[in-house]
Amino acid sequence: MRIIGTMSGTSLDGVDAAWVETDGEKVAQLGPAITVPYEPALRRDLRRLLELAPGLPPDDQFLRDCEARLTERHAAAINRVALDAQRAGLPAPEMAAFHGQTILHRPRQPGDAAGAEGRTWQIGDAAALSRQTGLSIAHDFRSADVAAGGQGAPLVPVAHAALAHALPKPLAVLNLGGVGNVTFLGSDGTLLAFDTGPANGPLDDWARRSAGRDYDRDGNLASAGQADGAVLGRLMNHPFLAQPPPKSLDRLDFDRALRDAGAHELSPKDGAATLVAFAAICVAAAARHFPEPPLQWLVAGGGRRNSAMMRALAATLAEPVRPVEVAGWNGDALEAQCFAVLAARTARGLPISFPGTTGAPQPMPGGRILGGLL
Ligand SMILES: Nc1ncnc2c1ncn2[C@@H]1O[C@H](COP(=O)(O)OP(=O)(O)OP(=O)(O)O)[C@@H](O)[C@H]1O
Ligand SMILES: CC(=O)N[C@H]1[C@@H]2OC[C@@H](O2)[C@@H](O)[C@@H]1O[C@H](C)C(=O)O
Repeated sequence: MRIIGTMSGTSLDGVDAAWVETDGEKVAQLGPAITVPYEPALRRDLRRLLELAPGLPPDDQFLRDCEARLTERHAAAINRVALDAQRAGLPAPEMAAFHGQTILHRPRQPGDAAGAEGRTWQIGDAAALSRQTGLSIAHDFRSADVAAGGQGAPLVPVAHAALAHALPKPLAVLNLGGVGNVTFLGSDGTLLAFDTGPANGPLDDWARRSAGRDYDRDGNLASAGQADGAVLGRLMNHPFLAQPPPKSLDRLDFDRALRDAGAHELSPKDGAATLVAFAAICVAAAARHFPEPPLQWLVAGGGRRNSAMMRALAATLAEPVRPVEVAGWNGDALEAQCFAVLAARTARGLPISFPGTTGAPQPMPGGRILGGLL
């Protein structure tokens, strides 16, 4: 199938879209990919939605308005990639994968009462996207897993496994978006994946609040500062780090812990250095849950462009840390490509989540397809 995958991640910075030819098990061809950045007003409104989400009814007007604008940006991205693919002589897409924008993620957690239900909420109007692109839309990838007691995230691991089939194992693929997530691919075929902890999300918030920047470009602020040992000492005791997988995070899950640890009282540069150091500590803590050490870490997502983050990872992890580009992958497009693979799996009824990834009770199909022949 030819599918344009999309991902609008927790950083709220824009939507990535990528053309992929895949049967959901193998990736036959990777085509053009782009990122359509969100304008500041949409970023701001989405950020506000994260805060409001727990109390919002699904028909809230502000939410519907954000959803319509978000969906339009996705249509623009998909239509642009379809055009780029056509110009490159590639066949027209048959479907688009629409992850939507997560505004709330609160799956079942240890300590929840028996029978308590988890919740995950991605906004996005699949019917409007189908009209605006003329494509079938695979969407709603997470809710079946959460309803079955899984974490609903991360979902990209099975696609990482498909892309990495020829790479030496054991291998760790680390995505540093707003939140960090890792996929461990074992030499015996083990697929283990979970969220590591906060990555760029709190750093973006800090850069904005303390220095008036959208994000810490190239890690300049963090590189000029010193990580605060006392704050890190308090953060390291956060129970999430030692908690065995499966586990996943909401974009805001660490905000309170960071404030309580005193991270917000530091100077702009020391605060940034501390948040970077903590993101790396979370990744090192994640590695303690692996059954064997990986040969290397391949890093995707915007965090790989933060040189302070890459240095902190190299200093904290025992194995080589490299951007995914060393394997010939595109670290900006990877999540969108993975969702294209997931959409193909949805179309074929193949599982997209597993006991080792989301903690689903068994391998589970997921996602729904709208407006198609499939
Ligand atoms: N040149 C750069 N220097 C430093 N950081 C950068 C750079 N470019 C991007 N980033 C960081 O990466 C973030 C975007 O990363 P990415 O697009 O991978 O996240 P996402 O897909 O929204 O999140 P998630 O993977 O959690 O869903 C930005 O918010 C910024 O913090
Ligand atoms: C609920 C949700 O949207 N989670 C995202 C988020 O962004 C990174 C991390 O947290 C990961 O668990 C997930 O995205 C990836 C792409 C996934 O589901 O595989």
